[in-house]
Amino acid sequence: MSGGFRSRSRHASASTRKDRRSPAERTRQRQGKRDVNSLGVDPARSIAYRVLRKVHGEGAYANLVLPRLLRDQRLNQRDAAFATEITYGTLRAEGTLDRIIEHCSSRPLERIDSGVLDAVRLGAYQLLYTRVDAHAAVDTSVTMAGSVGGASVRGFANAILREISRHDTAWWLSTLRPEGEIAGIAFEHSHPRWIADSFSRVLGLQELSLALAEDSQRPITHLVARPGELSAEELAMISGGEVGKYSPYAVYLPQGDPGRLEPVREGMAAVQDEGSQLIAQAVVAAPVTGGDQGRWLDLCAGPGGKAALMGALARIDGAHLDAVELSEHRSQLIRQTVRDLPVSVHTADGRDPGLTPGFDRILVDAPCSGLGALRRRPEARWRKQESDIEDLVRLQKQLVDSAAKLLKPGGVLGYSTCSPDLRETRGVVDWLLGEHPELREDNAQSLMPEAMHQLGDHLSVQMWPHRHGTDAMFFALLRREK
Ligand SMILES: C[S@@+](CC[C@H](N)C(=O)[O-])C[C@H]1O[C@@H](n2cnc3c(N)ncnc32)[C@H](O)[C@@H]1O
Repeated sequence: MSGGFRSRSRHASASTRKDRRSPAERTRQRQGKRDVNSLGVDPARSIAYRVLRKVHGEGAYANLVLPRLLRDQRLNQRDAAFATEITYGTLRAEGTLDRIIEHCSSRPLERIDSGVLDAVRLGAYQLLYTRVDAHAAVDTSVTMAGSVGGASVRGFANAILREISRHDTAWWLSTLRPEGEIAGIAFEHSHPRWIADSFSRVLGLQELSLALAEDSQRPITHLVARPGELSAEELAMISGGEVGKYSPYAVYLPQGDPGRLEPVREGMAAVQDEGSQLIAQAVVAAPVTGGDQGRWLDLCAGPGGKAALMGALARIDGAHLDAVELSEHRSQLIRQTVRDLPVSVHTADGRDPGLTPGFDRILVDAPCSGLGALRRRPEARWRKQESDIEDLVRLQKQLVDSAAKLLKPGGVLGYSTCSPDLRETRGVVDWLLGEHPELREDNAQSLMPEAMHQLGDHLSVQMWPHRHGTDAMFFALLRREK
């Protein structure tokens, strides 16, 4: 968690505090009085609170709601940054904040009105993870709690936040740290225990903290320069970004809105994680025994990121890509993305897509838990349920089984997930190898750039944000021998 906004004192004692608000803080509070939508507080906190309510009350995604509200309210850059920090930070830290709030509360969490709880969470986050003046953090949250829950909850919210403000973050983390190493690390980095367990099964304990900490960092934007249209060097020059470390098509864009870049608006470039680029490229680069006849398939293609890169490479190689997607809406998104490319989009179930077998190359980028991209959605780690994994694994097995039947002898099948969970990764690959004796596993690591190290202990590839700067993508390559 970030701890930005250094101009404010961090853990000022609640009882002895004078008005130590920074000038920006005073301005923010003055503005609050003028804001029609506010809850009696400044616009930045008011917006943060409204996003939290939408996330918890309506199942909204913070990264979609917040930018809209910031635009509507026309916050200046500094206030927008503050609103973003406290919104995303509060959502990420939710499990740990809730444990601390519950410890300080006279009633269990389930008996606290959810609107009041969100106001208290925002205050607790500011107290524990930012340098915002403690007085301002407490008062604004108490005001918000009061405006949603009535005057009677003001004292309740105030008591909890005053109690939290009596100790610093390290004290709370060590005092309430649960027993057991993994549970402790999960608490410290604010992840559900089951996700920490899942990561530790792949990484071991040594790197677990690093991996979990990375989920709270905002990823820099990766762009892909579409092959045959634009080089990564040209895109870097136009965008002011930097050529990527691993993918020949990647550009890192540390800041700025990619949607405003001309190459992106014209479809010559797009936003795409570098790990996804490497996977699409590896499926195309893998040698096909007996020669490639140019029949390629992407069996789970929506919204079309990998299909667009494979399609651009297909155009160069004189090949053709069939892109299958279950959802009609997502099929439309693929069609928009692959406009001029040799790609046919089919809205169909990949388990039985009705296509003639004999494909040279197939990618199954399966629907998965998404545990490898938690840094992209602040609330995601608390929303996902371990119980979802069983159904996902069943679907993943059905999809790779279908792909195996569509593959020609000598052809290659790439299987990828945006999850490092072993049940969704090695579990599915090992199951497939058991079901299909005609398949063998190729060395997928040899298809990755030489500079890319620490890809895991198997023939397959496991990327990690803290190691490679990509999402935690998994990729395995299978070949049909006969
Ligand atoms: C991980 S996403 C694929 C991302 C895509 N490859 C890209 O790079 O943009 C998985 C996709 O599979 C689709 N899907 C889910 N079940 C499917 C099925 N039975 N058949 C085909 N597609 C399916 C989902 O709608 C989703 O769009």
